[in-house]
Amino acid sequence: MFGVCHRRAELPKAALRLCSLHQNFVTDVLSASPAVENVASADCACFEQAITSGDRQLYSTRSHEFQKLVKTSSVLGWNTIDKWKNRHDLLPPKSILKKEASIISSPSANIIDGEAIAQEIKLEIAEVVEKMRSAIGKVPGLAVVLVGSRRDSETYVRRKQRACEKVGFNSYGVSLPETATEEEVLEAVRKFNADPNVHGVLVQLPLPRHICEEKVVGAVSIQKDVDGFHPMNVGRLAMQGRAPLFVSCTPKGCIELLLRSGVQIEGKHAVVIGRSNVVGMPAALLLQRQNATVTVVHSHTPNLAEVTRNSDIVIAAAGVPFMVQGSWLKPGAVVIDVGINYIEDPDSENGYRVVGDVYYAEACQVASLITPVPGGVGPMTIAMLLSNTLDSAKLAFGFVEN
Ligand SMILES: Nc1nc2c(c(=O)[nH]1)N[C@@H](CN(C=O)c1ccc(C(=O)N[C@@H](CCC(=O)O)C(=O)O)cc1)CN2
Repeated sequence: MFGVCHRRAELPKAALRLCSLHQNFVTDVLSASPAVENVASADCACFEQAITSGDRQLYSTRSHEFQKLVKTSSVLGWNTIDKWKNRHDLLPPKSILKKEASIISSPSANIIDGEAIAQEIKLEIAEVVEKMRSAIGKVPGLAVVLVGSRRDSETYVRRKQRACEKVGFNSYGVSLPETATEEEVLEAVRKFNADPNVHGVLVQLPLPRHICEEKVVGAVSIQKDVDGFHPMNVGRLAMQGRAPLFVSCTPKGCIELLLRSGVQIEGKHAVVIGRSNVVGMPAALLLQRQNATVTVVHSHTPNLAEVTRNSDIVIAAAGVPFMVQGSWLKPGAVVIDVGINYIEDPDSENGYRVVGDVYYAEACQVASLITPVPGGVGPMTIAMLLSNTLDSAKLAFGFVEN
C-alpha cells in the first residue's frame, strides 16, 4: 500500500490524466467492437479504484493492463482505434510510482511483474496465431473439463477461456456436475482426445474426491497434455536425454520469469521449498535442466532456514502463508513465490486477501529480485498453458514459423 489513501481530488495530476486517457481509450474500443468482452479487464472503474485506493500493486497492474490492451488491440486488428498506437504518454507516470515506492519502505528488491510478462507472452502468441490463421486458415484449440462448482476452479476456467479468446484460440469446454461419475469424466476426456480441432485437453484440478485424479490425468492423450501432468511427460522431464512433449504450466512459468528477468540459473544454488507433483518436483527438475544445483526441502527437512539462506534462487511452493522470512534469505537472492494462500483480512472489501509463502515485506528488503502475490507466478500459469497449446497445434499442423 502507499500508506496513504488518496481521494480523487487529491490525486497527482499525472494520475488524473491517465484516468481520463484510459476512459477515452475504453470508450473508443467499445464503440469499435462492443462485443469484445476482454475490454472488461481494462475497466475504467477498476483502474480509477486502483489509483484512488492507494493500492500500489493494483495500480501498477492496471496501468500495465491498459498499455498492453492498446498493443493487443492493434495485434487483433481493431483498426478503428489506430490512433491509440504508439502513444508513449500512456506509460504509467514514473514520478508516482517512485513516490509510492519510497512510502512503502524503500524495498531493495526489484519486483518481477508476472502480470506484465504474461501479457507480453500472450501478445507474442497472438501474433503467431495470426500468422497461422493467414497461412493455413487454422488456429489452436483448447478444451477444458470442469467437474463440480468450486468457485476458484470456475474462475480459473473462465480466465483460461477468456485468455484463449484474447489470443485467437478456439476454446471448448464441458462442465460436469459434482456428482458426475469417473466414467463420465473419462468419456469427456476421450471425446476431446479424438477431436482434431482440439490441440490441448485439460481437466481442472482438484477433482471431487470420488474421482481418481491419477486415472483421469493418465487418460489425457500425451500429445494433447498441455498441463504436462501425464506420467509419461513427467517421467521424460526427469530423465537425462529425454524431452517431455509438455511441461506443467506453473513451474514452467517460474523458469520463464527467471529467464525473462535476466537471471543466470546455470551454476547457481537453488532451493525448492515443497515437493508436490504439480509444482515443487517439476520446478526442481527444470532448474536442474538449466544446470543449477538444486536442493528440495519439505516439512521433514531440518534446518529449513539455513538451507534456504545458502541459496541464490528460492522457489517457495509450500502452501504455507508467510513461511519464508527475510532472515531465511541470502542477501541478493532471487525469490519466486508460488504460494496462493487466502487469509482473513477484515480491512479488505471481501474480508480476505491472497498472500504468498514468502513474507514479502521482509523478503523485499533482502532479495535482489522477487515476485509478488498476486501478480507474480499466478498469471504465468495461464500464459504457459497457451504457449503449450500453441506448441501442440504447431506440431499437429506441421506449422513452422518463418
Ligand atoms: N488442470 C489444472 N488445474 C489447476 C492448475 C493447473 O495448472 N492445471 N493450477 C491451479 C489453478 N490455476 C489454473 O488452473 C491458477 C491458479 C492461480 C492463478 C492466478 O493467476 N492467481 C493469482 C492470484 C489468485 C487470484 O487472484 O485468484 C496470482 O497469483 O496473481 C491462475 C491459475 C490449480 N488447478
